[in-house]
Amino acid sequence: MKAREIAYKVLLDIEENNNYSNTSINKHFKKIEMTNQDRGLATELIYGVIENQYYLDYIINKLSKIKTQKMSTCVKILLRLGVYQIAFLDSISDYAAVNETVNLVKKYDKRSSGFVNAILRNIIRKKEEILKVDIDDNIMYLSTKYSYSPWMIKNWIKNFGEEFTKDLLDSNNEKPNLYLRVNTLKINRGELIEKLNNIGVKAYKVNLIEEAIRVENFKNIENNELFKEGLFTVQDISSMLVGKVVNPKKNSLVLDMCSAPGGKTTHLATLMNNTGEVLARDIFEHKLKLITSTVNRLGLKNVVVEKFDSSKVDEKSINKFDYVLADVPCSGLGIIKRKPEIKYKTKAELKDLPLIQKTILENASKYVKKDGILVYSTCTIEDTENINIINEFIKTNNDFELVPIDEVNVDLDNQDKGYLKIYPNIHGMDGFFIAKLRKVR
Ligand SMILES: C[S@@+](CC[C@H](N)C(=O)[O-])C[C@H]1O[C@@H](n2cnc3c(N)ncnc32)[C@H](O)[C@@H]1O
Repeated sequence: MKAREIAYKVLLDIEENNNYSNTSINKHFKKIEMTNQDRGLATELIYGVIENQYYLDYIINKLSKIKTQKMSTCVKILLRLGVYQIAFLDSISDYAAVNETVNLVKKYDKRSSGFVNAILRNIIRKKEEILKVDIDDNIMYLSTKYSYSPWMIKNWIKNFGEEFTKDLLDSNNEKPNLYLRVNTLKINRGELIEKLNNIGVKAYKVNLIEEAIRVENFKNIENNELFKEGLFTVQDISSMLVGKVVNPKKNSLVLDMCSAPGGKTTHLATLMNNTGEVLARDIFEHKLKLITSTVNRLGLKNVVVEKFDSSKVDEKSINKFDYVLADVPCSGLGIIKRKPEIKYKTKAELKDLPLIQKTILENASKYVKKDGILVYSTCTIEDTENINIINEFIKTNNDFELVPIDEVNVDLDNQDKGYLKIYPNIHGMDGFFIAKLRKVR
């Protein structure tokens, strides 16, 4: 199967089953034999279409009497794929984009091929004019041009100003970097870089984090021998910062309240050099398997995995742990580059999150020993899920204090105050919030 057809199948799965792009890509790519070139193009098409969905629909609706909301899913997705190639991919000729799309329509919905052909040909006839966004209202203009729910743009302009918002939108459109965390139990960073170079993967040290490597052109990672040997795991540097901020001493007792798929759990367990114990909890049974599989692959012996709803109080865990991590469920507005579908979330979908976050943080605080450390983190840039939660927590819990973060140098404005606010456009990594508290009495 060729790249465009695979992209179509994945996009159909995402649209019909509400799956996340990365989950659906993994599921489909595992099943199908394909060349690295097809894999690359299919990935580009899938992410490109999701990232630009509002814009692509706006262009299609300029020309089509039947609006995208009324089209069959099949035709809508194939049109989006065709328009995306015409508007964004210089490496593909317009005619190839039209012909390949029409061939797929003939296969999946034969009677619509004339309709799709006419729309795509109309676009290429007056390309420059048709691909422009002609909307006067600034919010709607940005929402269409960059493809975001209008409320998000409005909210960011209110919180950060227009210049910052445009900068953030541009930054979210860039391709995300790919980072590996070295499994220091098995190999050191220099040796792993050499092994990666030997198999043709470009690999570079990341100054900020001693166990981090940035890689380029690394495809089909899960089938790679170095991966199977457990020499590394894939993790963004913002996420690695959380482990660094927790910074557990050897032989400690650590609780990770929301731990699947286990990126931070396995980092914490590695930082303790296979001593002590990390109790890794998550509410979803099926996600626990992901943690166990990474724990085994990395050769960790100090992780216990347990299904538990962290919004409930566990009497047995009170005052028991040296370190507690609450990496709470959040809106994900800091990782849009990796999960572009987050751009289309409604305000209503996200409104209950601060309450869940507060509850999990309150519970987390109960499990920390005196002088123990509590770390709260999210992958969002919204103050309502971040610093506001921490400020409210401190007001009502005078046994906790924010402690200066000196394990990393990344947000010099805030880290002395005990938290990190990381923005993709400022720090060049996933947007995160990390706060570090100590139980002082
Ligand atoms: C941000 S993710 C955690 C990422 C993870 N710490 C890592 O580094 O790989 C949040 C996790 O919280 C879990 N979750 C949501 N509600 C929960 C609850 N009430 N109790 C425990 N886990 C929960 C989700 O299943 C999800 O895996």
